[in-house]
Amino acid sequence: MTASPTDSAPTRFGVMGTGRITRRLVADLQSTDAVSVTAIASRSQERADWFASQYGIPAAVEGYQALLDRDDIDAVYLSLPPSLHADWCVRAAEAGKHILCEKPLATSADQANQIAQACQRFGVRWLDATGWLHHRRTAAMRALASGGRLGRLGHITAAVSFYRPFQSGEHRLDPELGGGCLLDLGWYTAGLACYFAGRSPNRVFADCIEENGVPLRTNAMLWFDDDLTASFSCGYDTATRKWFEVAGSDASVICDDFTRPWAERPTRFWVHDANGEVQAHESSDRQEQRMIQALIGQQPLEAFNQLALQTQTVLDALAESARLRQPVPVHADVSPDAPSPSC
Ligand SMILES: NC(=O)C1=CN([C@@H]2O[C@H](COP(=O)(O)OP(=O)(O)OC[C@H]3O[C@@H](n4cnc5c(N)ncnc54)[C@H](OP(=O)(O)O)[C@@H]3O)[C@@H](O)[C@H]2O)C=CC1
Ligand SMILES: O=C1CO[C@H](CO)[C@@H](O)[C@@H]1O
Repeated sequence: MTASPTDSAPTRFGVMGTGRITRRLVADLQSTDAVSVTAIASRSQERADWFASQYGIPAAVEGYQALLDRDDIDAVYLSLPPSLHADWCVRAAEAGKHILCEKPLATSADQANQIAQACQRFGVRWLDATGWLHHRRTAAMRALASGGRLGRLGHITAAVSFYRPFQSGEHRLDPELGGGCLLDLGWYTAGLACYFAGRSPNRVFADCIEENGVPLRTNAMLWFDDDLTASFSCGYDTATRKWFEVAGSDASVICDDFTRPWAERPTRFWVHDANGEVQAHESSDRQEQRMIQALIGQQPLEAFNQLALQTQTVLDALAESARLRQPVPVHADVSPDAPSPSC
């Protein structure tokens, strides 16, 4: 196995894929303390060379396995289409590399569990690249929800959309590559509901409007025990939305940019109470750097890992519900006692 993340030596990352998000995350990796980006892999040597020259990465390799075979890589950042995540994460674990895998972690709960099991077997750390969970306002918002400020929690609602964020050969429109808004954006909204509920729903319903055989818009309903409910809408046919509300008997917490803060604005959220009083909170942070630090540090990642597995299970149930056009139970095999992410 390759070196463990330590406080003393920089963690050397290799990058798989040269797509849209790769550019941003490579910059985030390069601006995180104790991290270096050593190599980038593409299906094409020419593209790897181009990317390496643009981003000052020392090595460019053709093929993802060639990256995993290198001794100068401790960890990988994997930004491939969703249907390729499980296979390459398992191979990365077998090669002893720690893993930062883009969301959605996989395309099914079975695949997600295979990743978790391989990482456990080969003693590597892993995280899904769900940056918002690592922003410090996230923990602050949940502390309000779980600490009684909102009263008894009743309903969580969220909307995440981007208007046709498509390029040529777009994986989001290809069912074989794990396309569709349910996996891509439902990852955020279903994960948010589980995060604030602190548990899995018992039952879900989803309705999808499709294009090219993938969900273009999904509206969903989730039922938890104790009469807590959640609903969300996500899709590629409305303008950018990334908001949620957690509503309790006394007040609500509202955030209008939870997946990634709007650029060049204060990072905010609000508490609205029953008398129309509004408290605004501001807290800026660099969520991707904190996410990377969590992976390369020593802190337990179990809570993040459990939430990812739980989210994937809920997405399986939502997809089944959309297929059957009726509510379905959620077969959660994640321990209800699993800790919740708290950083
Ligand atoms: N965390 C976030 O904020 C965001 C996360 N994402 C996630 O990141 C992942 C990648 O998304 P994005 O960067 O938009 O995707 P892109 O389509 O832009 O890039 C995907 C890359 O994967 C590689 N690849 C390997 N096999 C295939 C294939 N069969 N078809 C297409 N590409 C392939 C390609 O790199 P090469 O040819 O060089 O090998 C390609 O550049 C997704 O899981 C997505 O959900 C996306 C946007 C934001
Ligand atoms: O996670 C994501 C956030 O923004 C994108 C829009 O560009 C999504 O489609 C994407 O996968």
